[in-house]
Amino acid sequence: MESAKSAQKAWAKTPLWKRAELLHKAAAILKEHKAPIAQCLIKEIAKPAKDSVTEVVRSGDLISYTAEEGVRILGEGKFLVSDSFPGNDRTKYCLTSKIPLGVVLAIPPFNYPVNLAVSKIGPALIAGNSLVLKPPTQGAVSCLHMVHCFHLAGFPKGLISCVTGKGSEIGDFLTMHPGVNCISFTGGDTGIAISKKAGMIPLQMELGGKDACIVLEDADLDLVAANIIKGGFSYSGQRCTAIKVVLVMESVADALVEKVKARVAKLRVGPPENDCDITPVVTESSANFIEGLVLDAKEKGATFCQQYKREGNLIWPLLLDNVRPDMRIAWEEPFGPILPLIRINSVEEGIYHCNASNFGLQGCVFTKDINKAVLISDAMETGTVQINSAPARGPDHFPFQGLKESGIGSQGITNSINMMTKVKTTVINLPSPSYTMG
Ligand SMILES: NC(=O)C1=CN([C@@H]2O[C@H](COP(=O)(O)OP(=O)(O)OC[C@H]3O[C@@H](n4cnc5c(N)ncnc54)[C@H](OP(=O)(O)O)[C@@H]3O)[C@@H](O)[C@H]2O)C=CC1
Ligand SMILES: O=C(O)[C@H](O)COP(=O)(O)O
Repeated sequence: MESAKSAQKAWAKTPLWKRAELLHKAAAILKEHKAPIAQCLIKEIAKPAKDSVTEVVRSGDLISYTAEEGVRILGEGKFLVSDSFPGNDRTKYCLTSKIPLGVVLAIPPFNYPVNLAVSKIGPALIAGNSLVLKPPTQGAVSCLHMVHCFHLAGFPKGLISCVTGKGSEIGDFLTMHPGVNCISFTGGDTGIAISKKAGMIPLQMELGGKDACIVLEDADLDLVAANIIKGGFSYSGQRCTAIKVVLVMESVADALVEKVKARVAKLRVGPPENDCDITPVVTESSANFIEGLVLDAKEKGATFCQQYKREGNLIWPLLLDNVRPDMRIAWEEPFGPILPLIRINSVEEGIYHCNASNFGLQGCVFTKDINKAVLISDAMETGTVQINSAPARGPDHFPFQGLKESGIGSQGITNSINMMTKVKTTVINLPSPSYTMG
């Protein structure tokens, strides 16, 4: 913490173009090392091989974009004059600029240890902050290698520290440390606890979700089925933006279920090294939790579209039809390859279910009627609604935010840079009013 504090003082005096230059360099080095870092992701978090490489490349692109965006938005300030406010002459010139906050504590989750770390590191650094990264325990090795790329790029010593250790053991020390000036956290309920313990500092919290997929009668069902597979099952459902409940109009439900079943049958289940679609979930406790949801749904009469199968942490993809609101899976986030489908008789019923959730991250609606889609999007209490596509955080410069228990603040490159700065103003007071050309 001390070295982060002193390194930040010097870093804030480093010209913006130089900060950007170093970030571009780090991005290039990270991309050069995409293969070994992807190997770490495969081994640590069982991310399929191709997705692991994509995560590293996407992270390099994110860093470069952050450098470019930072140069633009941090290079600009505001100039205000006083006579626009009643009762004032033009005697005050107000200059505003964005200044760093100090030490940013970044805590990413296991599922995107590299990408969700750089989405915090990049904005923090370009804005002149220093960084303490607490990587997820599963994903820590990938994070250490990623941070090493920043060190190879020549960032000053002490500016970026990576502090490994279990969150349950070292978390409170870090999040309650008086030297921390901002916390950017992505993860589960832990974020709610952190926001209660943290001091009076800006918080960026991206937490869980129960993203609903509303399907209307006129939807292109092949498109919906393809998006349900991508949205519900990629990385075995371990994405905050995964489709976590399908709300489909009864009249097209049978047809949709058949199409999804056909695609589920084609998913390859197995080790991440073989680039299988469905790989083992991250821990045994996670697999046990998922199984608990499945057994609850079975007991309460859900229709199993596939046989439930589990070997260790590997769970076969499962679509549960005829899910009802009394089942846990209707509300809880499995973070696994299990997808509930609820049949609805009206759009209002779908919106009601979506809004009754304590989460409000993203949602999606499928229809050919753009006017209806916009009305539904407005009615859904979520940070983002995707029309005719599955929820997604990317592209990484899009704003990304959750309502209710899904988070505080907004991510995305521009919003994160702004969030990691404070506005500073300097007011020039003139002895007498001065009007241009006056
Ligand atoms: N909205 C979003 O953008 C995203 C949300 N998520 C959500 O995250 C959850 C799954 O990710 P998971 O990694 O298991 O989430 P956790 O909340 O368990 O962990 C997230 C991070 O917090 C750390 N942590 C744990 N306890 C503490 C503590 N007391 N103080 C400080 N840090 C702590 C973890 O470290 P350690 O690993 O050592 O425990 C990890 O680095 C899901 O609910 C998912 O929806 C995930 C990705 C994106
Ligand atoms: O943690 C997650 O689930 C990610 O933020 C999802 O990112 P993506 O939607 O771009 O895959």
